[in-house]
Amino acid sequence: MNVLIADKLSDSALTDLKALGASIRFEPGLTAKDLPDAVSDAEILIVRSTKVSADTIKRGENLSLIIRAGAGVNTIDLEEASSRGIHVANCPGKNADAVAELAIGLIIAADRRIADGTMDLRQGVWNKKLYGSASGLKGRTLTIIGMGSIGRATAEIGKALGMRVAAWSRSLTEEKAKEWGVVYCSSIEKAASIADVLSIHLAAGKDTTHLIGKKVFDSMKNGAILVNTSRGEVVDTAALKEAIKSKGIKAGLDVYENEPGATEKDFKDADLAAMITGTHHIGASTDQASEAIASEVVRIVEAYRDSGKPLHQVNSQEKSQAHFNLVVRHYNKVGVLASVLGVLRSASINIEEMENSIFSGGRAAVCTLKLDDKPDEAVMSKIRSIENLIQAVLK
Ligand SMILES: NC(=O)C1=CN([C@@H]2O[C@H](COP(=O)(O)OP(=O)(O)OC[C@H]3O[C@@H](n4cnc5c(N)ncnc54)[C@H](O)[C@@H]3O)[C@@H](O)[C@H]2O)C=CC1
Ligand SMILES: O=C(O)CCC(=O)C(=O)O
Repeated sequence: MNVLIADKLSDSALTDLKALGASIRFEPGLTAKDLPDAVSDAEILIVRSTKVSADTIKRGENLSLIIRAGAGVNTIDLEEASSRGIHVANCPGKNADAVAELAIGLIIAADRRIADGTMDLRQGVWNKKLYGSASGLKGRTLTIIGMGSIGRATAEIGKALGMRVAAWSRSLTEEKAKEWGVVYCSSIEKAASIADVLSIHLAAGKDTTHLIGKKVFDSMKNGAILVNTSRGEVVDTAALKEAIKSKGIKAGLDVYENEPGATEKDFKDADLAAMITGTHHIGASTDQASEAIASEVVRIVEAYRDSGKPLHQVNSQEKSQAHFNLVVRHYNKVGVLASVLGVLRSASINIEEMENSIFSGGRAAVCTLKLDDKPDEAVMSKIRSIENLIQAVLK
């Protein structure tokens, strides 16, 4: 198992991956631009925020699994991966507490203007009058948009601070809201209109791009707080700037539209920086989250080694468990599997179990066959030469 790790990952994960028999290339300095040239030998690619483009996936001749050592998979070209039968997996919920902690930190920092006050102190300026007014959180309404792992974790801390918590989420029902102890909101605008603090926790995608825009800001109370720790693209930055100017919205942001990559140094939107309390996409960057993510990455690789299928696959048509042995990635065409079975039959190898699963888009599939005997190199090479076959690996 050749594994390329193209972002920071804890030492313990490197040790554990080696113990699983993986041969590791650890190159945390690689950028999205470097990846296409770096990926050719890798069977498994592990990334954090580094973008995995269609070009990287096309150039990864041996690639069969991409692991997002985190939650959001908008940085990976899922369509290209799916069309080539490459698994993409993530680590759901493993950094949720860390991000929720930062969301609450940004809320308090925006309310108390902690960053501005610190900057003044550093300049030798004392201004109790300017910084001595804040709304406070107890009894105020915290509205969560997106009750996934992070949204729910943020809601719990909000409750512990004595806040009234409300929520909008696409599949939230009144019953579920009751069970979670939050006020049910039937639309984002309604949710925004009752919020003293609006905290955004949506996955990025074409349906959520700029979902938090002018209409939402128009619905918010003057002087309310907007916190975004999800993805920059979910919030319309131009509309946010306008709302900051026109109605005194206070913003705490960890993520930005077109934000720099992890190894870049320039933040270009100085206008925005001057208006907000901001952090550098560090929601998941705590030791606790890094350790939880790292051990989940190891678990994913181990499951993949043992069964040919990773945990938490995000690009499968349907989620299912599978077993090891001969793993065949193929285009979804008539006759490919029949030819594989034919080769196995002529080698007198019996198939005890077989599972074929199709990738989203319907162009590629992966078939795992449990065999009663090991195919030798001649048999494997016959299988690999079958038309419309992408890859055949013996596990
Ligand atoms: N600032 C940071 O360092 C971090 C940021 N994140 C971001 O936070 C996001 C949320 O993370 P989790 O809560 O762990 O993920 P999750 O998968 O548990 O929750 C995602 C939420 O987005 C909603 N959603 C997804 N697609 C939607 C659509 N088309 N329309 C409306 N709602 C939609 C889901 O219903 C769910 O409420 C991630 O996708 C990621 O982009 C995640 C971890 C760290
Ligand atoms: O790994 C990181 O630092 C970013 C985490 C993140 O944004 C995610 O998990 O979606």
